[in-house]
Amino acid sequence: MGAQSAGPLVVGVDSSTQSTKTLVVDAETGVVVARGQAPHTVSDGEGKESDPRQWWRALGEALAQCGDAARQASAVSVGGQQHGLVTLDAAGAPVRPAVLWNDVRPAAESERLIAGLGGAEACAERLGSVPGPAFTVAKWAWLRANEPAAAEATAAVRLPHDYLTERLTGEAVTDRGDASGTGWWASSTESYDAEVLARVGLDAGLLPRVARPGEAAGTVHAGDLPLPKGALVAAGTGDNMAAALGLGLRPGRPVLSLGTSGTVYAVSTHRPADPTGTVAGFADARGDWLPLACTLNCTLAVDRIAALLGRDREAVEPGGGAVVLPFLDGERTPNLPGASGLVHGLRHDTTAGQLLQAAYDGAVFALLQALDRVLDEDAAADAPLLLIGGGAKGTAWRETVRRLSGRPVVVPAAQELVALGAAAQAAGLLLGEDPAAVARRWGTDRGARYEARQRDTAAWERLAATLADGEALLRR
Ligand SMILES: Nc1ncnc2c1ncn2[C@@H]1O[C@H](COP(=O)(O)OP(=O)(O)O)[C@@H](O)[C@H]1O
Ligand SMILES: O=C(CO)[C@@H](O)[C@H](O)COP(=O)(O)O
Repeated sequence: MGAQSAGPLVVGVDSSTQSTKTLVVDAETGVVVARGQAPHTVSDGEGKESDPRQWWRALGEALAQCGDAARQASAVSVGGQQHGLVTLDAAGAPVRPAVLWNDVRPAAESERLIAGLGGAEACAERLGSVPGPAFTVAKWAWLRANEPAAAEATAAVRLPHDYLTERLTGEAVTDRGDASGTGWWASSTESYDAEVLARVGLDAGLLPRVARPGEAAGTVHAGDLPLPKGALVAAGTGDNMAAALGLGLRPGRPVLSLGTSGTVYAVSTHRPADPTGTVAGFADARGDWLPLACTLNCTLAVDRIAALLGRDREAVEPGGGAVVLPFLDGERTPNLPGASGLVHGLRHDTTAGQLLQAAYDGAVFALLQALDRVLDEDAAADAPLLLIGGGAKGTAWRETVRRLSGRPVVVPAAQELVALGAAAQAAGLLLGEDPAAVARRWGTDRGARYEARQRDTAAWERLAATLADGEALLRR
């Protein structure tokens, strides 16, 4: 904190599942002059819900930690966890807690919707994605079926980042990146899909307008945050799209993000349409695409298994033949919403450290299995993986990715890439520049490079066989 700045200041916000992070950044140089972070809570049990009001409170707390720097900002932008269903009443207050991306309760509604739209292939061609339980459309259908009074009382439907942008500006605005994770925005037409909306009984009038890339959402009108009134507010975007901006990502460069969710993605110039549903055909926050696969069980699942074993998260040991599929919350990639964790291959001589390593392997395997589908002709086969998210700070995570991918890995020195990407979007708006070009000027993708290691094909094959043989259990 407290670094000198030369240019105007911008604020980038990352409102993710576990916390809100804010960065105040020099728009010219990319120097981070102040940072803040405040936690959120997510409900325990079958569902995953958060009260949107705590995101607003956390935003205020994180900005307050930035001190005077935030009060001097000329522009702001919000990146947020994707897909969450925020339902507001006529006064703009939440009707109920938001249903989050990792809530698998809408599995049956998702299946019905996909069938009604002509099956997975037709969905992928039309929408860009097969709308699994993560997608907002499935969550809305679940709400209507299970809490009709709450659906009836809803006067506005928002995504997490739109909710915050609207409280900042008073404007109901989203962007194509986050909209592409709803399931009611079709990538084939780049607009809301009237048939999908009709199928789930959602009035398009309840949705925000979709800003064009580079367009402003408005200006700060809220008086209860330490931000200057009148500062420009960019449209914001989903957290993965924001991280892509934050890295100044060029087409074909693969990213692996280890956070509450695990994600693998790359910017593409081709509109994705994966009929298997493994790859979501998201739009990016500019004019391109962001094919992406996402797992529900990443850092939290492995940390939970480390805690069960009574070990530090770095206390892994090599060897042994145990396999852990750490699907504690059900899983999205592979699509096994009802799954729980599965352990196979335990022997008398299996150590706790080997079991922990097997949990890392299982989490990384699920992501890497999807990587080949994510990458298209824009991608070089030996391109290094950019490793980001909280887990990228961990040696065990990094070494597992190297061992199972056989690819070089680059860990950018810049850590909060979602918030940096939001800051780049704000700077782009302020300076009239492409936000990805801003991030490249800031040099955000520079970091330590780890050369390719020989791929551990034996571990990979054990994992693949356990996943195939365990299918009946995992589908239960
Ligand atoms: N030094 C570290 N080593 C390994 N993992 C870490 C480290 N610091 C944080 N993490 C992991 O990062 C996760 C949070 O990642 P983050 O990307 O900030 O989450 P989110 O996806 O909610 O934004 C935590 O669950 C924790 O397991
Ligand atoms: O659902 C997805 C991507 O489709 C997740 O990546 C969410 O966007 C949550 O992100 P984090 O809180 O893990 O950053």
